Amino acid sequence: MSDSDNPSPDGPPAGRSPADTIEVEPAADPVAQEQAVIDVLYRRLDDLRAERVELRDRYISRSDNTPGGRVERDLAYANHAAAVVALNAAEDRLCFGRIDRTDGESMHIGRMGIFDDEGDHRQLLMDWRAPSARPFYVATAANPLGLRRRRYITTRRRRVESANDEYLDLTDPQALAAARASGSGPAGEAELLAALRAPRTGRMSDIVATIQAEQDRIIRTELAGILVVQGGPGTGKTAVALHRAAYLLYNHREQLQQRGVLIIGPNRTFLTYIGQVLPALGENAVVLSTIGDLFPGVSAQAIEDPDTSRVKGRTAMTTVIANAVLHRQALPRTPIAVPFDGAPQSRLVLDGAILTPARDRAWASRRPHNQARPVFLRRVIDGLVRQVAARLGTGPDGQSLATPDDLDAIRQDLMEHDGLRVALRDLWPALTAPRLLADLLGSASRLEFAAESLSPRDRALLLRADDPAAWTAADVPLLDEAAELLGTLPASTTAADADDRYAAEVLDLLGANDDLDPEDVGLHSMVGMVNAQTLSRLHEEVADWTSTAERAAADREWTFGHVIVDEAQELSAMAWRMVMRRCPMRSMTLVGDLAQTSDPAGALSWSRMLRPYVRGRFQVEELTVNYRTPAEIMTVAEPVLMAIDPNLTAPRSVREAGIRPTHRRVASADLAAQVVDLVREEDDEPGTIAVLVPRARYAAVAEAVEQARTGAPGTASANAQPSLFETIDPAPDLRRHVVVLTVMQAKGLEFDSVIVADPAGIIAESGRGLSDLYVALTRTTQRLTVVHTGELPSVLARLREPAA
Ligand SMILES: Nc1ncnc2c1ncn2[C@@H]1O[C@H](COP(=O)(O)OP(=O)(O)OP(=O)(O)O)[C@@H](O)[C@H]1O
Repeated sequence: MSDSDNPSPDGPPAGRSPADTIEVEPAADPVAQEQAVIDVLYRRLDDLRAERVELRDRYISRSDNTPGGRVERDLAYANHAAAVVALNAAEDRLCFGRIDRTDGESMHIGRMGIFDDEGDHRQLLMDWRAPSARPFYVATAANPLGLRRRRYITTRRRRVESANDEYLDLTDPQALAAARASGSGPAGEAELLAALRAPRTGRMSDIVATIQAEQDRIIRTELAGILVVQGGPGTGKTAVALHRAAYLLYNHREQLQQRGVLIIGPNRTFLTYIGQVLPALGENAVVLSTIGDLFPGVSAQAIEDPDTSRVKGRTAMTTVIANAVLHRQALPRTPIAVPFDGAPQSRLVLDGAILTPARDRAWASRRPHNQARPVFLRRVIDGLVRQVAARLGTGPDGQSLATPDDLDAIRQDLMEHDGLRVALRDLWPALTAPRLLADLLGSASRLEFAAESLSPRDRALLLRADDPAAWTAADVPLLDEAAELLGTLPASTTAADADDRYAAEVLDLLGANDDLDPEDVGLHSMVGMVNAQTLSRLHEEVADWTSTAERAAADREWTFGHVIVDEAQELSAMAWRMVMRRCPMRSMTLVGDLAQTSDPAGALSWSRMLRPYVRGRFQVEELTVNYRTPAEIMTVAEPVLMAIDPNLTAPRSVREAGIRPTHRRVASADLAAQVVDLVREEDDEPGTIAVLVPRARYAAVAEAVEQARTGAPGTASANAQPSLFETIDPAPDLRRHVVVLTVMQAKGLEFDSVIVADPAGIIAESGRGLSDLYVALTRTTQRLTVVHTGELPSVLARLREPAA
């Protein structure tokens, strides 16, 4: 090898051991050496991009203008455009490492695979996700996996800034000497610490260059099955989940590109925060969603009362929703008479003799409500045809005297009769899920029927007198449950006039065969989950030229190749039912921390939550190192964790910040002003500052901070206008230097400095207040200040202890 084993061109670095007897190869400057490689790689990247741009642009206008030609053009265009996006994404830190094997081979590791375009098309750069790149992340001196040396290359734009070596095969005398000479520490420690100490920007970045061995193992776990990643705050669960998505898309491209990967996060702010990681890794076949946005056409923005959330999250709601559907299929207590000239006594009578067998037949079809409706209607019409035909009398054999032509004519008259259509409209109404749920939550009597098994208090919590269609995230799994039982409406039917138009269409369809084998309609069976086979057949027919992500996001029945749930502890039992429907193959990665559960309907045990779906068949991996929160702050947070559950262990911080967390006691009325002072004191520090408050303090603190920062006059008490901050900002801009958030909003996020205002208020505000406080304390990468109005809560006593 021509490479040097001496990392410094200028002589031995500080800490070098005494002179060795073994001769070390003369030095070449590793930075210059790597710069030469990096130059070649970027030239190749530029060429590849230029080729793809040309191909893409060629397809903008090219088509033979036939439908097939247009589809071909759109596909080719999308393909080249995606390649350009991926090549652009590879620009930043294209190459970040190199491995030298004991057999003399060496390879550079980076964001994508790049091959020489000449000669034997040698591989110039290996994608970090390729199996052969794995030793870069996991080889150790104890288990070098065939590596002699690992080199960490840091670049800024296209310039190499450093190239640090770590020697692994210490049985090789020369490597041993070089290792001693370099004084190399644990794998990539300098690069890792530099990444962790860098000021935050309000957007998460990828960690491809510094993935740690315990994280790498999780990222590369096989696709099938459910993998639960449990880990305390800052252990890299989100980072691992996102890199796993990229890894799976790379290694199972065909399967996952078609079906897509769904990533569920706790709120939209969090999704914005993580939103650029996957594109930066060159991956786009991913749908990011909250639970509240997972039902197409509904955007759940209203805030739910925690007690109501708890009720809505319980599986008892499946019965409530099923009962609500049954309620809409209930038959009238007294017969309905519809004036109709040709009938006996000039009226049709819709009574039990006609309606009960019709309903039984519809139920026996085992179709979802909307698909069972034509079955019901057809039987009703059959009964009415017989009722009208009775007027024509019976022969001596007791048989009707009506001829087939008579019967057809009667049927036709019935189908065209407006009065009958109106009467039938409400008997087994065509329903959308939002209609069903809004009607249910808005009516005490409907709830009385459907939620009979709940306590009167829980029923009262469900009743929403104001706007029943102001959806909350807790409603969305209920909508999904309802949609399963209702089935779809015909495509031409809009929600507004669903009843009228559908009734007319159904009457047109009366001749159609309604005796389908129940197996064929298993897709929406009243009980059980989506039938994956049926769905995949359905999906194959879907035109292929829109992106997977777009199609998947718009289709409630879409099933994904893999589903990742972040902050998975927050999902209720009902939410899990919805998520499981999206992934019948049960290929999932669930990351979370049971100690951070805030949602009153959230999980306290992974096995209890998953047992209904996979029994014991899921794998749990644990992450134990906290990359975010400095040791000084974890010392303060630890008693809070102990108070949540003494059996839990806090993750071990990878570093100290060298800054002591502090606290300040203030008068309650001064809290907002004091927070403003604190923010001012830190204003010149780089990075981001977050003020985390209980909901009740949000308006006052957010307004005071905004006023201090912009100089704009407050809008609250001064001029008696309602405050701008009365409602919590649903889309705070995390790229601002200072941001005020509730703890719920701060889930999963991090900041250089965190000011926790009114910790006692945070504890008192929810049944899981200690978990919320634990979340709040662990959001910082550098500094923590706690501002309290009364005594410091006892769980924070360590803030009072003098510096060790
Ligand atoms: N291997 C790594 N290299 C560099 N940075 C890392 C690494 N692992 C984690 N980090 C950083 O540590 C921080 C915490 O990671 P992440 O947000 O994924 O943790 P988490 O376990 O999801 O935390 P929480 O549960 O508190 O939300 C992030 O800034 C992430 O980029």
